[in-house]
Amino acid sequence: MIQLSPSILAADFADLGRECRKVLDAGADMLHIDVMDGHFVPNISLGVPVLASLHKALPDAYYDVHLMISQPVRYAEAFVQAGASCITFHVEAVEDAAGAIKAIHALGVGAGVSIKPATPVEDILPILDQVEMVLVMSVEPGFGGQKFMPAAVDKIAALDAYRREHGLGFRISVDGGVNSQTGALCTAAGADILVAGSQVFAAADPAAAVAELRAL
Ligand SMILES: O=C(CO)[C@H](O)[C@H](O)COP(=O)(O)O
Repeated sequence: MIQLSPSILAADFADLGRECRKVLDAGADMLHIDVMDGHFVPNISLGVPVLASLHKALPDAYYDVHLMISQPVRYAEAFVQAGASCITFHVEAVEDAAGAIKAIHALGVGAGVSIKPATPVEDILPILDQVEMVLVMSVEPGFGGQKFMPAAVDKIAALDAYRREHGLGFRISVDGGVNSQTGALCTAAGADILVAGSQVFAAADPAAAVAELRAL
């Protein structure tokens, strides 16, 4: 079953609660919360108070929190207290990825690891038996609305082959430039979760955009 995680980066932040409710009502499975610190990536987005407010307004939603920050372990607990359902960190941001996963699990939530376009899948093979999710970046993290990088499809296929070969259960998510064409390539390669920002929130009819992606 393909799941859809709309990225709130492309939402109207002045109307965030209503925008999120709309995509959830339209069938989105979760909300992708893009956290950027202006250090790990060259942009600043939102932080703990925004998630806490969203969680208060929409307590039953699943919050898929993507930390594009330099010190993910330091801030993971605050995001979990604010309502994060799972925490994804970047392998490029930590020295001890296994330690980061343990720290996230100790908070009682699922752990995901993300790789930038230049990071090979081989870099995360030793920790794939410890995570619930791998997030493949199909754009350089930092900004929404970029063009999908097709090399992500090969990474998804390699991860899918690896999990089958080793009997692992992590889910494969893909983030950046996902639309109905690029999303179809990703799901055919083995992706389970599509993260889409502009395609959903910038659409004239977000509900129709969710339905189109969910049907892939
Ligand atoms: O993590 C991100 C950027 O760093 C965003 O989630 C991603 O770019 C999604 O936006 P879009 O679908 O508009 O490309």
